[in-house]
Amino acid sequence: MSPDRPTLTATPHNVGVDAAVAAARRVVTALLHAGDGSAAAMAEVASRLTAVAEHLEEHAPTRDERLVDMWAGEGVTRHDPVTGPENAVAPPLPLSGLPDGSIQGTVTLGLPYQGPPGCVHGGVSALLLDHTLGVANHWAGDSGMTGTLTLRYHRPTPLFEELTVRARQVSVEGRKIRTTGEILAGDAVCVSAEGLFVNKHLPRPR
Ligand SMILES: CCCCCCCCCCCC(=O)SCCNC(=O)CCNC(=O)[C@H](O)C(C)(C)COP(=O)(O)OP(=O)(O)OC[C@H]1O[C@@H](n2cnc3c(N)ncnc32)[C@H](O)[C@@H]1OP(=O)(O)O
Repeated sequence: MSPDRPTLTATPHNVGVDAAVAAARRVVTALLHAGDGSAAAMAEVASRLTAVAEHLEEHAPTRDERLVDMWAGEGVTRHDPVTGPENAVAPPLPLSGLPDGSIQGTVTLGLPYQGPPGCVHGGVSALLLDHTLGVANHWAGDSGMTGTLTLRYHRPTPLFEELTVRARQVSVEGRKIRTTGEILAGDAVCVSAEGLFVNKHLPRPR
């Protein structure tokens, strides 16, 4: 990739905070329906996890310092809730820019993202597409904030199967940016999105 093209997704490291976040994602998944159906000693688990949370909170920088840090270095790509290797809420979905100007990534979603039985929650699909359309704008060079995001849910989006999430910028007219994208399972489009973004950028915290 050309060195002047933007980084779309921070590279996860298997050490330090990234490794801890990967473990946290496993914990979130393992906790789902782990109560009555598990032989684990949940009181003991709760006590150990509370100790971990207290240790982290005790040693964390202030919220304001963290907000500033999130916009330095690799920027929000380490922290965003879709691709961020430091964000345990992110599935994560790594995104790559393609020579044709589009971007795409693959992800397999598990139990924490369930909506209908065995299927991805529609709001989770909206999150993935809002972000991916936004990053497609960044890749194309003109970006902004989501004004309107229109989704069509064509068929249920399966859990536990590799999904492709892709997007491309369609047009830029003044401050208005039109962008489209899809989530596919195999060749089948499960969700399609049309976004109207408005070129506006909030100031970074400093
Ligand atoms: C590597 C990774 C990097 C980083 C990549 C990160 C990717 C992250 C992607 C996540 C994206 C998000 O979730 S962003 C977060 C969600 N979005 C928001 O919170 C936005 C909240 N809304 C706003 O701040 C505002 O309403 C705006 C910015 C949308 C528009 O306000 P404005 O700036 O005052 O614009 P305004 O002058 O009124 O309008 C300009 C033109 O846009 C049209 N317009 C205005 N609002 C809308 C609208 N909602 N839907 C349609 N069209 C609209 C107007 O009719 C007008 O058209 P005309 O008269 O000129 O024809």
